[in-house]
Amino acid sequence: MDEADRILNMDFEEEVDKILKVIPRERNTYLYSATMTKKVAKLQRASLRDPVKVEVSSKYQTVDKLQQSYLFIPLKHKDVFLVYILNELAGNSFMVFCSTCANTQRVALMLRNLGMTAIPLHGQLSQAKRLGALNKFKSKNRSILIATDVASRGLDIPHVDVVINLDIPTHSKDYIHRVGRTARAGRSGKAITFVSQYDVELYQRIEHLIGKKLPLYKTEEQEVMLLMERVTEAQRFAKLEMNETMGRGKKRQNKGDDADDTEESLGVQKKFRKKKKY
Ligand SMILES: Nc1ncnc2c1ncn2[C@@H]1O[C@H](COP(=O)(O)OP(=O)(O)OP(=O)(O)O)[C@@H](O)[C@H]1O
Repeated sequence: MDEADRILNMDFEEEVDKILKVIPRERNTYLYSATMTKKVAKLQRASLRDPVKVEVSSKYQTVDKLQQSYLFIPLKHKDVFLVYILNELAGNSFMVFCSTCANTQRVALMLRNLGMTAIPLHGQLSQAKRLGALNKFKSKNRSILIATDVASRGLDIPHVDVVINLDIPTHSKDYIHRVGRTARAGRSGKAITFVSQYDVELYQRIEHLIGKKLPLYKTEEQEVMLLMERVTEAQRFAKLEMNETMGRGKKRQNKGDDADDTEESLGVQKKFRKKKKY
């Protein structure tokens, strides 16, 4: 079981039970994770006999070539700081993590309104669309992947240079997995975590978990604020597009079709751009 601590969570109860029923009782079971659980109740679900534990480290560690930092900003300024950093580090490949499917979609739309090649990946997209998004990012057709924690584990995309935690992970172990999407196999990478006035406790838990105090990511606030007007405009269009897409999604769901994604809602975007002229 890869990412075993996650798979042994009760939200996968049905699937794991189904699999355990059909595989041989006599077997070797290997459990892997960067954040293996110590909870006996969870491990019991894997029906282990004479278990042996092998660990690289007894504490949760991130790799040395990963440059980690944080940004302490008011919640309302998250988007404008994101745009500033994406501009500042342009030319790199980014994974930006959000806490909800809706925010993932919104941020992707906003960035696209600013001319950036962003693509969303979240659990409300069909498997085909998730794979499509992933392939576009993998083939460097898109340089910014905006994702929920559906992309925080297991993805091996060597060219990811920067991981941005736009929304701080609520489970601090997810931090380890998210930032592990960069600086893989000896490469270097950056991880920047946005901390708002509401996230201080969660952030302290992360620092405690990794056993490190991280430096502040330095920004020129005056320069950041110069972007405010453009970002506000892009946010406004993103909101309109979201409303429009949700309306269409509902109509489609009634017809039994898939929910829409950002790529398709570009048509809506064009429509708004046309309207803007009048
Ligand atoms: N011994 C090795 N030498 C060089 N490269 C390696 C070696 N082992 C693995 N790699 C490469 O490192 C990358 C990461 O490997 P892999 O995806 O197996 O890691 P992982 O521990 O499962 O990561 P995670 O669970 O965080 O997704 C892959 O591209 C793989 O080809």
